[in-house]
Amino acid sequence: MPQPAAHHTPRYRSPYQTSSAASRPEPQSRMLAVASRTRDKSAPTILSLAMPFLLTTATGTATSPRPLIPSSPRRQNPTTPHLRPPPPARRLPGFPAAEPGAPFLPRPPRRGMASLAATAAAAAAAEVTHLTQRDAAEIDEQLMGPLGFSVDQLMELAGLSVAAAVAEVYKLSEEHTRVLIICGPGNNGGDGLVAARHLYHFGYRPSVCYPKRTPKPLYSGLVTQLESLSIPFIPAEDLPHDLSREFDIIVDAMFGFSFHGTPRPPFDDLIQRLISLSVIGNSDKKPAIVSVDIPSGWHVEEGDVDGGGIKPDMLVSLTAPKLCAKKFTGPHHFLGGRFVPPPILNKYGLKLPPYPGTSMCARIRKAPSVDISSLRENYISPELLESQVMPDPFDQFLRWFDEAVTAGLREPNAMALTTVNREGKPSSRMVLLKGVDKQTFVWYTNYGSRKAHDLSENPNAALLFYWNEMNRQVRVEGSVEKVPEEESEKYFHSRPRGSQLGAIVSKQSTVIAGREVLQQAYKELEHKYSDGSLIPKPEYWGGYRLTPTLFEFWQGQQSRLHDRLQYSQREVDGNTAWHIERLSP
Ligand SMILES: NC(=O)C1=CN([C@@H]2O[C@H](COP(=O)(O)OP(=O)(O)OC[C@H]3O[C@@H](n4cnc5c(N)ncnc54)[C@H](OP(=O)(O)O)[C@@H]3O)[C@@H](O)[C@H]2O)[C@H](O)CC1
Ligand SMILES: [K+]
Repeated sequence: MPQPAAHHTPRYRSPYQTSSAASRPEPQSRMLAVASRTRDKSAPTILSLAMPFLLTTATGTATSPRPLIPSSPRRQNPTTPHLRPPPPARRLPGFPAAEPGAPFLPRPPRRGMASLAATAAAAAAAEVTHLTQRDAAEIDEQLMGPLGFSVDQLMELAGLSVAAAVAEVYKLSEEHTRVLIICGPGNNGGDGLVAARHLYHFGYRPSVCYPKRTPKPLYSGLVTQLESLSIPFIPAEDLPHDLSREFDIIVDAMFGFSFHGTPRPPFDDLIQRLISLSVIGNSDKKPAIVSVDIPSGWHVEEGDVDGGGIKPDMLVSLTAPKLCAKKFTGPHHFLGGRFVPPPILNKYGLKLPPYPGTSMCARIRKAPSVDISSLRENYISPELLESQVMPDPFDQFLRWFDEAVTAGLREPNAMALTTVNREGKPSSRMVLLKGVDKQTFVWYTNYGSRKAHDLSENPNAALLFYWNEMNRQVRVEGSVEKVPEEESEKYFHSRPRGSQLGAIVSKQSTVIAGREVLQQAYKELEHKYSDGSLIPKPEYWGGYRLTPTLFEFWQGQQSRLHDRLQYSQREVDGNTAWHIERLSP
């Protein structure tokens, strides 16, 4: 394989290149899936998140630090507009005034709180409001009457929520690509048409079955939009005999809250086909069934009355769950339709889970526990080719980092730092990268912490960035030294005052009697510096910088054929140069 041209950097002699440093173990970190173990399948290992694990080993030689000119750290603005509390709602005729303490206004969670929001949603599940059929219809009328919405707008947002929830649970992969959307004659069907369009743009391959078309411009427009994307429309009678073979996901958008009686043709048959799909043992691989607002055929308030109805894997309730949703026992219950204004929340006393961040959907019930050994993503990513990467690994890192920021990843600067002590015992923890320039990676910490102890005994360390949403991982290995005192001083005073006080309060990694110890000390300091005077940086707090000798850029690919490009240092004509090699996945 032709090797890319080596990139030359000036030679630098390390003060750590001593024989003792050279013999110290050097940590390496990489993400591994936890190996499947022999265990009782009926009692699976429980984990509520797809959790990456770090495996650290100790090997190796010494490394060479370079002088640091850190760039200004990328700071997250803690006061982004969506964090502000919503302004008080204007009072509209026929609606009560917004009460200051109105329960469960869907306030946006603070930044960095997405996972907490999920937990809050779970806690709130028991208290979520369920609407009667009449209230659901009435709310719809009010939204489209005095509250100024059009049906097109609400349908667009509803359909987007459905597509977002589908993409969140059934992440785009080889196993989850082909979606059949079955649309009914009313607005529930319209939500399905909108969801089909968004799913197409998310990268899925939707097909639509829309047997009773509504001759209104809104619907014919949605159909035209789908036709322009060459999304196939399949007549009900032409649907493949075995839906399991042809589709990974089926979206049931047949009936919503206006359903009554028993289903009439052709929907009776279509519902029956979905019911037979749910029968256990019917097929090795069954498509996931996602119901929009109501599982079609269920009584809007009583649910699956005789127990013979469809059993969706996922329900996306719109505006608020309807009473029938209390009977939904599938693993994924979401709320969508992020458009409900305070007048409606107050008038109906709606208790709803908050939407995390900018998401269009919120989980209502806790995510199901996961069998760790079954966690397996089949990654679909652009290829990472030698001819496309930057010759300098710092440039390549900054390029990926910018892409992670642009993609809206939460804390892309979070990295696992692995250190190894004198005895060769490794330890890992997450820290936040605070600066990166052409030569070093910088972070700040307590010089009394375990990592600091390890580093005082052994300067070799490994950093690991894992950007799950982008199927990317970056490993960096090298040697660590403290940043100059004045740099730590400068950074310390750039932090929020609360963080400065926190740094003084915490004697990191020491055993304490309880949380109150910290709170008490914090309170006292808060009082002491309440006049706004300068908070002195404690001498046991400061920065470290790692000078890399090795980078590895990992891009997940289909069938485990991942891309791994390693940059290591070589001597070329008396200069140190970065050498790029492809590693087998
Ligand atoms: N505010 C919101 O929450 C929004 C929700 N949206 C979605 O809209 C639906 C409700 O839409 P609606 O048009 O009122 O009703 P449906 O989609 O449920 O269906 C009505 C049509 O279905 C026919 N129908 C009713 N029962 C049967 C049956 N047993 N067999 C066959 N057909 C049936 C009905 O015909 P009728 O002749 O009986 O009147 C209608 O043609 C809601 O659930 C959400 O999904 C909006 O998109 C956004 C705002
Ligand atoms: K439905």
